[in-house]
Amino acid sequence: MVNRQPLIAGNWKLNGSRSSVVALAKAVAAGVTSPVVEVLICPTSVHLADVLGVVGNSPVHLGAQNCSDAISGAFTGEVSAEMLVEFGCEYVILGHSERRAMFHEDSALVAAKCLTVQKAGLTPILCVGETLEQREAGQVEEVIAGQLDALLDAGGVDSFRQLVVAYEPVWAIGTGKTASPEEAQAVHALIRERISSHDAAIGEALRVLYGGSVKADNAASLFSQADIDGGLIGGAALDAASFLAICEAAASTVGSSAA
Ligand SMILES: O=C[C@H](O)COP(=O)(O)O
Repeated sequence: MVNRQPLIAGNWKLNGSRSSVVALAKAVAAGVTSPVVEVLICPTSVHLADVLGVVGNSPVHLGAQNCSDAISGAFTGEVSAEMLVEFGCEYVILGHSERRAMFHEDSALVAAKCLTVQKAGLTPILCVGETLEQREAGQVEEVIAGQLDALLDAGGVDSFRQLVVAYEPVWAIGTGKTASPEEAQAVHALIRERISSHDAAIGEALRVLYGGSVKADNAASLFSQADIDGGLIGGAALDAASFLAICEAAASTVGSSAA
């Protein structure tokens, strides 16, 4: 059995000022003590340099929230993978439901972005998830499969080697409604099975995070599920104490998964 190191990723979304993100990054870096959990923070792109100055020599990893699928050229407003690497990023969140819904990113574009950032050495965090309407229509498996298959079609199963999947039910993001540990586990198992059906070793090693109203008080029950390998945290990542408590919850579940 592969030991998957838990990853707790804070998605700071469109929040903060230069001074507040530096303060938040300092508090997170000072509070990360356990080496068993990988901790990642993802500020806005304009805050990367300031945050890198804080976490550059700490165990905290740095990531971005989006990236262009283009390498360079006439793409006004875009940021490239190589630029993110220069600013210390190791990860980039791609295909978040907010980008799919508000910025019309489809699964083919998200897949292209994944392949582009991997070539630059970054690890994509590929977000997938269904809306409430899709869940109520019994389409969860079909929706998730379609989102994964776009990358399987574009890059093959090898594109899941250097990649993290984040399952974020859209109805649970920022709403206070969390999928129950059993509901989340069922979808995580589907995700792993889909990749494992192409390559068992890649599927077994793939880290699958849960996102959607994760808080300090529900984190341990989610992370103790067999196929939940950490979390993509939104609102609670903006408060250092809450985020660190979620990291501690992940550390407490290492070695005690329901597998
Ligand atoms: O990327 C993070 C997710 O959208 C979850 O956000 P949330 O924890 O505020 O629900």
